[in-house]
Amino acid sequence: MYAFYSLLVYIFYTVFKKEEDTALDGACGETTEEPGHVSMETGSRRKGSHTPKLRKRQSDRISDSSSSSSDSDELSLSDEDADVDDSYTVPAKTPLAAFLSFKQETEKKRVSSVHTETGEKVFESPLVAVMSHLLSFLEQYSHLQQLQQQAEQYRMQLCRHRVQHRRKMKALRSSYRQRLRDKRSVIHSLEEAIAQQQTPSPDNDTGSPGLHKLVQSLCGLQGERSLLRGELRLLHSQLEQREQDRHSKVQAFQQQIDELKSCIEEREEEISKLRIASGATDSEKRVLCLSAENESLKQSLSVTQGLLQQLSIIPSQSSSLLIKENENLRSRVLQLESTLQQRVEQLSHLERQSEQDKWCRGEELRRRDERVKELQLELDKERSKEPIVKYVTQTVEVESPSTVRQLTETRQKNEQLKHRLSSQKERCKQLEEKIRLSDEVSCNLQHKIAAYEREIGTLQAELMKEIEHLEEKKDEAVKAAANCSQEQFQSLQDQFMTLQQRLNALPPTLRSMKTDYASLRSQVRNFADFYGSAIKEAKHQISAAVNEMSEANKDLLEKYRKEVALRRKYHEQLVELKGNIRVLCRVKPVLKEDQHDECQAVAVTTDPHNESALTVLSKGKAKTFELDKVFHPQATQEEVFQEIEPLITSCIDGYHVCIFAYGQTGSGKTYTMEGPVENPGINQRALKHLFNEIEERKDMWTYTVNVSSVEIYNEVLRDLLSKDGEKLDIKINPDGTGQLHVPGLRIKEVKNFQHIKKILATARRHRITFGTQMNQHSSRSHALLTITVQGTDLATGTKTTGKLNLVDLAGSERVSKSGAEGERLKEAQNINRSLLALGDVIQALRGRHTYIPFRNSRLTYLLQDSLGKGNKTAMVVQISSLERNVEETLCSLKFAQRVCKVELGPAARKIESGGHCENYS
Ligand SMILES: Nc1ncnc2c1ncn2[C@@H]1O[C@H](COP(=O)(O)OP(=O)(O)OP(=O)(O)O)[C@@H](O)[C@H]1O
Repeated sequence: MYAFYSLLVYIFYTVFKKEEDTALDGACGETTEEPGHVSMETGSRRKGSHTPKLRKRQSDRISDSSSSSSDSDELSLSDEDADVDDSYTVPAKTPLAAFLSFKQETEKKRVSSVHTETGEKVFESPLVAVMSHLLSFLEQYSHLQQLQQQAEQYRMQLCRHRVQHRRKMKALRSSYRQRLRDKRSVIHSLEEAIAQQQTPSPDNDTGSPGLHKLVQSLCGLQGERSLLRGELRLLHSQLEQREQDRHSKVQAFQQQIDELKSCIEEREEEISKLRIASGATDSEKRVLCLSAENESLKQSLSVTQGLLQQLSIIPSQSSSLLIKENENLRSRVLQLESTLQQRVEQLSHLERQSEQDKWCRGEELRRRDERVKELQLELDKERSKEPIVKYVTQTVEVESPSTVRQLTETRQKNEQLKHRLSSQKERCKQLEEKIRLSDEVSCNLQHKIAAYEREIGTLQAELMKEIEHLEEKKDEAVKAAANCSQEQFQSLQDQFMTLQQRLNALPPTLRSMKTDYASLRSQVRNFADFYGSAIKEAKHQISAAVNEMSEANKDLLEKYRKEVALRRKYHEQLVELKGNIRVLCRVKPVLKEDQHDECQAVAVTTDPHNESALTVLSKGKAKTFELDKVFHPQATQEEVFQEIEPLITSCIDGYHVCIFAYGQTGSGKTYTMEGPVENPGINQRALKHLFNEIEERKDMWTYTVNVSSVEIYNEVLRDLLSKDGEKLDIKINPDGTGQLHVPGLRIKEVKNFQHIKKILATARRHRITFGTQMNQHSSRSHALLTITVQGTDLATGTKTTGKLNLVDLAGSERVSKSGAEGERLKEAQNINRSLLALGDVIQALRGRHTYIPFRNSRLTYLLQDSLGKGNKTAMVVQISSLERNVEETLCSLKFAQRVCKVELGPAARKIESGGHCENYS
């Protein structure tokens, strides 16, 4: 029996060991040994060899997991750990347990059969009790193993969760970092844009409120970002702290499990000792001991179970905590993401705003550009005035205030001199008047003397004849006396006496005549002396005055001359600045023939203090017109010419000049341009001035003056210097200069002023005029006198070509008013049409149109190269001051004002040097 139990115990140990190995291998891998296989090795040795191995494996796993947990960045889980099955299965009954239960059952049956056979009361055998104890112990042990496996699985799960959580955290962190980087780059670019916007520029001085807001929100965003970062760092540290706590707890549990295991091993050793040392008789005691120990083991097992349960709960709690934390973190991350999303939306909104701002600024900039362009244009205009301003400034700077003072003094002195000159002139005039009177007296006296002399001569002749006759008669009488009677002698004596008386009667007259003659002669002689002395005295006075002036005020005169020259220069520049188109207005005086008219009321008034304004009273309203110069009705031809003179000079310098008279029919255009023979107008005076200038420059320049004259009558061009009056045409010059040219037109070279007078007279003769209701000698055509002045600089050979067009336009008229019919009507219509074309050209020039309709009429076509840009133009608007012509006057003045606004730009000088023709401004 003992041998049987010993064998049983041995088998039990062997199988138990096998089971244990199988169970351990089942935890680590698959077992290859079959159940029931019995090894001959001793149980103690085997136990000692396998327990450290198990411990080592477990500690390795823990250390692996801890090492892996310590490495947060390089976190990874082995495949083996990752593939651990989560499902927990209750292990099947072990072969040892099956064997024991089988043996127990067999033993029970055997004992019951023995007792049934003997009839004794059935007692439970000790073997069965031991077996049942062993079975229960085995169950508990397997349960413990299951619990260990569970704990291991939980640990694995925990590791996996942790790894997954770290992976997620890592991914989140990297994505968050990426977003942060993106935002940072966006912020950086925005900051750059803001810095660019904030750079001091005249346009961005004030900055936009949108941009300011953008900057503020970006700052807020950056603050929030740093706050979020701080929070994230805090969370991270909390997580690490918890991880460390969990790790220390796991380690503590592991220690407890190890302690329990070592306890179990000790108990096993004791059981084996008991099994070996105790006999069958002590088995009961031993069983009791064992049961007591078993109880204690149970208690410890229950404690262990509790601990294990705790252990199983704690990981789950920690994992749930972690999950919660994870969720919290996730929600936090979501919150952060939503905040970021909001910020991104805000940013995009701000970006849109900034885009709008940019667009607005672009618009603003575009508007400013346009304004700058306009200003640039104005500036360009102003710059063209710069040289003069510079010159004036320089002059003023150089001459300084003292010079200005000197200048004012000079002016005053000049005024005094002028005054003295005028008084001298007055005196000269008086003297001249006296001389003229003396001349007249002497002339009369001479006439008288001559008459007396003639009378004396005839009387003397008569006397001589009478004396001769008497002498003859006397001789005859003497002869007769000698031959005739006394009576005859007496009668003859009587006759002689009467003759003697008559002869005696003659001397008083003769004597008075002689005395008269003598006194007259003496008077004449004396007058000549008086006259000579008076002239001498006057001359002496004048020369004394001139000497006095020249000696005392030589420098003043010099300055005066300089000032005059400067004024002329400024005047020229002023003319250029005014756009080289000047509008002058001449008011026709009310003539004697007009005074008989019923409607002789005057509607035009000039201002003596303002030379450029005049007022027209129409329908009870006064309208004031501002022009360059207004000549009052009493203005002389010379005064008008004085205004034109600088233009004539510039023609000699090589400019194209056009002077034309415009106005209502009968308003005085021909009077102003041609003028009567005794009081010539602009044409003659201009040519006289031209030749005077040429004469003055003859040492430095040679000039050739060519003249041509045409008229445009009913849109037909006629040569006024040709008797034939053949029709002419306007063509482009074939010389390639692009200039206009009239083939067949007579061009006469003029040598001196006398020559031109004849030419002008010829042209005047050939011009078509008719009497109309408005004008007795109305010019029915436009007359053009063209003077070309070609100059050559004797020193340099430079050539200039100036052109002067003097135009007397036909008068505009209201057909209804002028009562034109038939041929006159046609003329009037043609005149009005061509004047309209001139108006269109002026309008186009004023509006700076690219196309100027020069070709719309013969007049404008012919004037093309003198009316366009770079030329100098002066228009004399002739107006009538009478009330009945007020409408025509208003029309003419409105046209004049339009012309005033035309800008021809700076005039260009036509200079040819070295075979090249150039235009110089
Ligand atoms: N300023 C003036 N002083 C004196 N007489 C003048 C003046 N202006 C014009 N007249 C006289 O007025 C008359 C008409 O002048 P004129 O022929 O010059 O007019 P017009 O404008 O040329 O007319 P039309 O266009 O019909 O030819 C002439 O007899 C002229 O002598």
